[in-house]
Amino acid sequence: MLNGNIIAITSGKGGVGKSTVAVNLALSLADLGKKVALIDLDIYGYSIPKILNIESKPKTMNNKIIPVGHENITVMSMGFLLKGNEPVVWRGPMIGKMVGHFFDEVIWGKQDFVILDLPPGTGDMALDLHQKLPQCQEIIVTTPHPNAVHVAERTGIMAKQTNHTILGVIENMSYFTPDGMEKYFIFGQGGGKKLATNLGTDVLASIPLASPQENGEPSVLITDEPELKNIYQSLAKDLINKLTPETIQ
Ligand SMILES: Nc1ncnc2c1ncn2[C@@H]1O[C@H](COP(=O)(O)OP(=O)(O)OP(=O)(O)O)[C@@H](O)[C@H]1O
Repeated sequence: MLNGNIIAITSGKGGVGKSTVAVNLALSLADLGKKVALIDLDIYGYSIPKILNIESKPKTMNNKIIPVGHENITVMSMGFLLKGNEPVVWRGPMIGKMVGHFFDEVIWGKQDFVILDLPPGTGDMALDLHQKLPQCQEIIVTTPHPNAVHVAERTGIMAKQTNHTILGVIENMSYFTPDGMEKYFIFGQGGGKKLATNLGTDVLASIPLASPQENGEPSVLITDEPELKNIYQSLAKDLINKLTPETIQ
């Protein structure tokens, strides 16, 4: 059974950095000494094993699944249960069943925080989650781009309609600072703030666009970027302070 503060990382559109935020937040909370589980619920679009470069697979004990330990967090993903880069070709009800297994058939142990990486949007999974985990709280990730903000607002409205608390908004890809130069607001400015205001919540963090490394991939993990690490550490501290022991489920 899941326990601890359960926080779903959601977004309206895909590609805004939801999984990246989920991973970095989980690692940062763990760096602060918290016990953290990270569950990749993006069943069709799972990406956490790749982001964290995890090759190991979960083991089983007495018909229960033992999640994968990585650095100082515990991780579960659909990607662990498939060979290679197989697609998941299931209809909605099967997805609901799998999510149930992730919650009930995995030996989670005692956790302080459970970070859920949801698929983007307001589909079956989001609805399922509202029913299965009414105590779950949400963080909505958007870029500052007006289209991303517009779609993210619907995710927030759904959270409210189903009585999930919105902890706040994270604006990802907020700006880019070329070496020694000023900030450029590539996707516009103020999108995260607008979303937060419309939903009656706050912007918890604004995260810059990372520069590409030599291999062309942006360096998006706190383990590689000190500036990013500072931003996420302060976000993790704020969340720990906000979610006082009284609210720990
Ligand atoms: N701040 C950032 N700077 C640069 N690149 C980023 C940043 N955040 C995320 N990315 C990159 O953007 C891409 C999409 O990120 P990610 O997979 O986290 O998005 P997502 O919202 O979870 O997408 P989906 O829901 O479609 O899986 C990845 O290649 C990731 O490395």
